[in-house]
Amino acid sequence: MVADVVTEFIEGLVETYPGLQFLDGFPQVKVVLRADVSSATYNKVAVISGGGSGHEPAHAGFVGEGMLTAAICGDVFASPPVDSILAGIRAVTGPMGCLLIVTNYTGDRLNFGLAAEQAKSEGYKVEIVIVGDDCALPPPRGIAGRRGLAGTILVNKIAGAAAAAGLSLADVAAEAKRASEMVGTMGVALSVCTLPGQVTSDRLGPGKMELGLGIHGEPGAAVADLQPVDVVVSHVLKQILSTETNYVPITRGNRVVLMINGIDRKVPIYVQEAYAYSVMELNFLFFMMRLLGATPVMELMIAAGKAVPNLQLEHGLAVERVYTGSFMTSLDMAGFSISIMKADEVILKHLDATTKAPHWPVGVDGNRPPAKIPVPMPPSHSMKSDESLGRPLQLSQQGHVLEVTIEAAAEAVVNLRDRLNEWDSKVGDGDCGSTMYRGATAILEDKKKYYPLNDAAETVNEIGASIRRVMGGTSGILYHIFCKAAYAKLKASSKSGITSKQWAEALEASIAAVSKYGGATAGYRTMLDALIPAAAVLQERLSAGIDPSTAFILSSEAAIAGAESTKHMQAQAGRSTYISPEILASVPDPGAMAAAAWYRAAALAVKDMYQAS
Ligand SMILES: Nc1ncnc2c1ncn2[C@@H]1O[C@H](COP(=O)(O)OP(=O)(O)OP(=O)(O)O)[C@@H](O)[C@H]1O
Repeated sequence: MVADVVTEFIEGLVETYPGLQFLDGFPQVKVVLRADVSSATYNKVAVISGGGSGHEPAHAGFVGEGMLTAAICGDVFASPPVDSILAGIRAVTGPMGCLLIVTNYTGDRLNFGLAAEQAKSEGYKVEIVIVGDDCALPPPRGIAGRRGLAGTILVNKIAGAAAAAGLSLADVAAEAKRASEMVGTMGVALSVCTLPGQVTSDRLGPGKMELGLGIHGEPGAAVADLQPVDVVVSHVLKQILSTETNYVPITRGNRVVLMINGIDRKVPIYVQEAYAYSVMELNFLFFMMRLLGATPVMELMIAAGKAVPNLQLEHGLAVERVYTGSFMTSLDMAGFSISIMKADEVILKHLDATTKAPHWPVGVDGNRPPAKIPVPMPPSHSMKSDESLGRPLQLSQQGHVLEVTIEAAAEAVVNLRDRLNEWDSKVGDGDCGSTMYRGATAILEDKKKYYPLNDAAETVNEIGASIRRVMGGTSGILYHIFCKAAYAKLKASSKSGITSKQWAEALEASIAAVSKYGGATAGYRTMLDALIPAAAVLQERLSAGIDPSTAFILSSEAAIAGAESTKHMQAQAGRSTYISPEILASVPDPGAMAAAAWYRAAALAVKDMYQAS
């Protein structure tokens, strides 16, 4: 039921966090409070905030020791009624009094204001601080004033920490008021939010974003074409710090804290529109629209990563803390807001103070270095000295054959990238070609500098190293295992030259290792269905005394046939196991096709070389 969403949210919240409780009087009175606080015994200033629901985790998720003592929840986007606010005040306010922190909306101001007057007449000490941090609209704002946005959460934290430190009501209120005057916020939206049970507005068309939005679905200050994320972030920061509006008293050389607030809890996927833009540029569309598996946290972190250097370099500010996450949301509206607060030691101390409020971020406290310098990669113990690695000046005949073979095999994989991806998009996650391509291009590159081609065992080991470095994915680790096993086998052979029998044994050792670690064997619809028949034919033909390059060719034909036969196999390994038999029958296993392709190309290259000589 639409009417029950807030009640049900609160029920889930208090079930999740043992430190939270709700007031009896539910469902009319929707007050979340600290389970350990009672007005009869509470000896600190109570800090209460609240407002309409639909902005979760604000405000109920910020109730906890060190932050809010209680949160008063209205219905979705509707200010809570006076009686609920009063009930909350009476439940948690002891002799030290209470501070009400109110986001600046007419309804909230009136309801909280009236509740405060009533509470005072009942003998409670009450102060109110109104937060209006919106920087999107130019002054004057008439009697409505500036909207209260995510900056309120920072004010809540500062007031909560001041109260927890035992300050008087006047001092807690003064700190909260000062903080509210130091913070500015502006939001950007890509979609309009939907009220539960209502139809989504189509105000914002595709390819558009809204600048300077509110958090209740009201139109923003301007609609603009989508822009790359750094352009959007830069625009928003300029607007907040504008010397024309002069909304925040922040000037060059100041210290600030930054909040990147995710406005959305769930985001629509506009993949078709998204493809009209350049994905490679990591444009705004890409990061807001969940393409390529981006997640809300990923998007917000991307915005944070752009905002910090911009504040440092463009605005000359020292960024002391960065809070990135979902703090004050707006149902399903897609977007984010940026808040900047001028910071000093007192504000930082309060922001850093510990709290049990479940949605206040952990791990943000403490001084940040002005710039992050990456930790150097620790050297691997098995790393060889540079002299033992490297392309020899002169290639032996076998070194030359090896080079040409590696080149042919890698190029076959490069050429097959798109088809592999196409097959994998039907039976896997669509990246088999890209994964294999990464490995193949790294091999082609590394071969020029690092492969000691006259030493076949070490070269195979280096191929494994190239793969390990870049490939990833299931096939990456399996090919790394494949190379390691071949290396171990070949290393036991003579350095000067490897016989075809030794190559065949190395192939068998590799297959055994892949099978051992991956758990698959013949008929599982994997790369092994190309490699196992290939190895069998190679052994058989060599034992029959046939010329090695012909044996290799015949074996590669078995690889191709094996790979193609995977079309008729049920998958027993990898992602394909989740795919229906009808879809599986429409394409071969991409990993098997990739294995057959490089193997076949290698065989043809060897044959050409021996025919030519
Ligand atoms: N257990 C296994 N043993 C051998 N080969 C396997 C096994 N599981 C999967 N494969 C092969 O790996 C190929 C898929 O490789 P790919 O790198 O695309 O893996 P993935 O499942 O997409 O994994 P990731 O999500 O890690 O990228 C399959 O087509 C199959 O040939």
